[in-house]
Amino acid sequence: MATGNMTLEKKIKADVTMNANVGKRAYVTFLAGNKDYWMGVVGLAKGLRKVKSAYPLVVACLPDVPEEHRQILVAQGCIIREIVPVVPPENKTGYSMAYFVLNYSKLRIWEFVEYEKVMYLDGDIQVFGNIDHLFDTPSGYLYAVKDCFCEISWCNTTQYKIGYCQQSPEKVTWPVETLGSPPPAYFNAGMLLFEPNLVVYEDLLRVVQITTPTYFAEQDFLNMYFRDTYKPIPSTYNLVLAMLWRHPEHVDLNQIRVVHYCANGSKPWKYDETEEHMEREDIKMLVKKWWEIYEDPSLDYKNFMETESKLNPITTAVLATKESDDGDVLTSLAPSAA
Ligand SMILES: O=c1ccn([C@@H]2O[C@H](COP(=O)(O)OP(=O)(O)O)[C@@H](O)[C@H]2O)c(=O)[nH]1
Ligand SMILES: OC[C@H]1O[C@H](O[C@@H]2[C@@H](O)[C@H](O)[C@@H](O)[C@H](O)[C@@H]2O)[C@H](O)[C@@H](O)[C@H]1O
Ligand SMILES: [Mn+2]
Repeated sequence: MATGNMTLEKKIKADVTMNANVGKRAYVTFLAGNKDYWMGVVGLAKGLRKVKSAYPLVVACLPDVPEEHRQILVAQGCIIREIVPVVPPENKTGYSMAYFVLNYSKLRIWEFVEYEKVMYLDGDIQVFGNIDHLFDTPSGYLYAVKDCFCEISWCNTTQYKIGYCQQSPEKVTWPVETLGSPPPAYFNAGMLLFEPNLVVYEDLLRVVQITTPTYFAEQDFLNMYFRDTYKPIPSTYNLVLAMLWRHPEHVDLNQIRVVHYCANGSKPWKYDETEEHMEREDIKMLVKKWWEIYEDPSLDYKNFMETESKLNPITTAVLATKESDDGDVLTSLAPSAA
């Protein structure tokens, strides 16, 4: 699907690629820097294997990811795809976290047109239940889970100041008479399901350079850009941990398939029990579940493939497409007596 303002070469690439990628799907995550997020990616790779995901995990790596970390990820069956950073205009007001500027580089994933559809997952996410079926949702939309506005990280926003959150709009009604219509549905950018597309990609890069950066960096930008094609999906597919204490009435751990360790202190590889809410039994259980997968040698790529290859290839193929029964994986997440 090429458009008038693309060079002939790009038109050919777009048309050829779009035809060659029919049906190709992948999970994609993002890795930057030399800190310990690579551990999150290893955990994610092993978690996806544990739930028999049928699609590969591609890691969009910035150039500053050390070779040692890349080798560890390749050994875990990941596909490394180096990307160039996306540098937004200068942010004069600052980000919620200074490092969020790195996250604009997620925009490069729209160039991954070797895949017809991708599911982006932050490196601090774990998949505890098979979610391959999400790839069968209708094309043409961006699917993501609604975020929560109740944490202190939102303190600079109108929503936070009046106590409004889209997760429970009945608790504090948006004052239409003074503030106009309520904000449109706003997604957390830690989990995104979409179709890469070169035309959209080129436009994203163009628009990001003429958009003033705001508090939640690329998350704000993507919400603005996709406001007309965003389709909310349940927290089942991206449990933002703050939901556990901000909107517990909307969380049933038996239904949760994807956990997003984005609360301060909750990253399992640097879990800090002294941070607020981190002493909760459900948080401790979720961190423990993450480590059980991370430390399970049977889920290491080499061991897993040896075991799988001993199975009849047809069985392996069936297992690869098997969606976990609702009753199996999910109850294992519910804390026994939390
Ligand atoms: O030093 C860093 C910071 C972030 N990330 C990647 O950027 C994502 C978004 O950052 P983070 O998850 O910390 O944001 P949060 O969801 O906690 O707001 C991470 O999950 C990683 O995939 C990274 O690789 N290195
Ligand atoms: O760069 C902006 C980031 O914005 C989001 O994180 C936020 C969001 O979840 C808030 O609701 C929380 O309060 C906050 O702590 C947390 O950092 C995405 O998870 C991350 O991938 C990335 O897009
Ligand atoms: Mn995250």
